[in-house]
Amino acid sequence: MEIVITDGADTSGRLAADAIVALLQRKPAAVLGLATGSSPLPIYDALAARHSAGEVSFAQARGFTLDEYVGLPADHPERYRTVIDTEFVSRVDFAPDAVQGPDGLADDIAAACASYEAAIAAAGGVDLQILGIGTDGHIGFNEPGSSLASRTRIKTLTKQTRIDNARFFGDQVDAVPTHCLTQGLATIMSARHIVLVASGTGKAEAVHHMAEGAVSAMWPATVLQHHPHVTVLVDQAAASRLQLADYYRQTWEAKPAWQGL
Ligand SMILES: N[C@@H]1[C@@H](O)[C@H](O)[C@@H](COP(=O)(O)O)O[C@@H]1O
Repeated sequence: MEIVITDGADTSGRLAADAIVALLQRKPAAVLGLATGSSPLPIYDALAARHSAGEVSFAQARGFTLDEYVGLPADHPERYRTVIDTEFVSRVDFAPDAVQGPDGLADDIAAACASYEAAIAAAGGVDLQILGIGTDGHIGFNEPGSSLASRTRIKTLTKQTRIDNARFFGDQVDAVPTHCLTQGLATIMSARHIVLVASGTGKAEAVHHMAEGAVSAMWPATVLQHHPHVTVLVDQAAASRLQLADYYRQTWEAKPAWQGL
């Protein structure tokens, strides 16, 4: 796991965007794993800017989103499928239907989850997965207690996550759905490169556990310690609980720029 401590979320977003642009340059039909939440927004802003500048095209690329609320109507602005369209997909040149998400309105949830796994596999798997992290260490919506071997499935959201996400629902915790569909931890682990972004002191404890704690379902992001290519981009506040922060800084400063993430 490579930990990069940056001077802020915009720098983290730019570095992640650099890695995605480089990927698309060597593999124009790359498969991207897309995450919602506020943390990835600087990545999408940087990619949209680079697309506008003619530096990158998504015309042959594919995308798979991480998760979705169960039961939000198709026209609900907080439906993750709508959010990712608004924040990213509509700002670049993906082909129609090139981006898919789990179907939170499916009658047969188990079948929808199985077909989502099959679609990711049929696309050749995810080349680069963007991730945020919840304050309780969840990735996607894999809440504490999630199986480290889990695949896409329905999950019950914790009270903490519903409180954290109430800001997107007019600060009404009861308006936040109780269930979600999420790629499992094993699904996420199947991606070839994982880029996780976090900022703010609220994420510091989760970031510390993820990078330096014991692997445990209680901190689901710790499963990433088993992945061979994870890049973690954190601002100073999110890095404030890292025991080896000085080592990470020295390692990054000594790394030749040409190596990329
Ligand atoms: N399902 C999403 C996660 O994918 C995201 O990482 C997390 C943190 O969100 P934020 O980046 O807004 O702090 O929120 C939600 O729970």
